[in-house]
Amino acid sequence: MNILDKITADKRTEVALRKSLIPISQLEQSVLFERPTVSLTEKLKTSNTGIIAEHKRRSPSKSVINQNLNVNDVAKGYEDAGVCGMSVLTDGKYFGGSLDDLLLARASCNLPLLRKEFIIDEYQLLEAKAYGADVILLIAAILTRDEIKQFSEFAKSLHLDVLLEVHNEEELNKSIMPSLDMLGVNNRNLKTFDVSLDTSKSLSALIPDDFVKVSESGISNIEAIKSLQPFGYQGFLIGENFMKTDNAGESAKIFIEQLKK
Ligand SMILES: O=P(O)(O)OC[C@@H](O)[C@@H](O)c1c[nH]c2ccccc12
Repeated sequence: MNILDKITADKRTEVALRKSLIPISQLEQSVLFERPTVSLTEKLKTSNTGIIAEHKRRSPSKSVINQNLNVNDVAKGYEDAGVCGMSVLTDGKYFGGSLDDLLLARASCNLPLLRKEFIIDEYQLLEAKAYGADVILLIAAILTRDEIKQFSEFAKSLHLDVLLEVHNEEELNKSIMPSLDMLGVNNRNLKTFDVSLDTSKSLSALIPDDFVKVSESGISNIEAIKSLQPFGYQGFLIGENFMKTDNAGESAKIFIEQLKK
């Protein structure tokens, strides 16, 4: 079993337990359920930097990245730095995150927030909304076309933006549909952890222009962004490069200042 299958199998067990613990009616009572969401897609369209900065403590590929930062400070720091949006890993077992991280980020900033999660059930979209997200991630590698359609349409009904993530042509062809807002190309293969920006470059021409293109993972310098922009990318998802430092917000700030020059 590859790691992605393992994560997905564990996620099914986890979601079944969560459902038994907190009924949907309770999620819908969250005050955040009434909150007007902010569109990351629209922000990226008009931004000249396009940085989406991530909160990530650890990952299966790198184990520990940074366990010492506090999510409130990171969210405020990213907002001060002028990022377009923040991604918050909510998976506990493999990434050391939680829905409480999302809630604390929501309490600390007004940025559009992406719930970075392995979504396999509509229930997780209601959780995303109840804990303050504006955007959800759907990973083509773990979903059928019918599931992508069902989950993205349900997300839209909750006024959440949808970022669909692909890693190859087959996943892309399976996924294109009008209920998606952004197409993300993950430069990291989630099955082998190999990283190459060429993945974004080679898939870009196959992504229809009606979607905002986002390049994800392995971006560690300004040159990488400059090399991706000519391929039509307007969003850049960066985690480790900021999170591995003592002050993620400050690192993002310096990065964005350099990018603007
Ligand atoms: O830390 P990096 O290499 O900058 O990557 C960030 C982000 O792209 C990565 O965390 C990610 C992209 N897609 C995912 C899906 C699940 C978990 C994590 C991810």
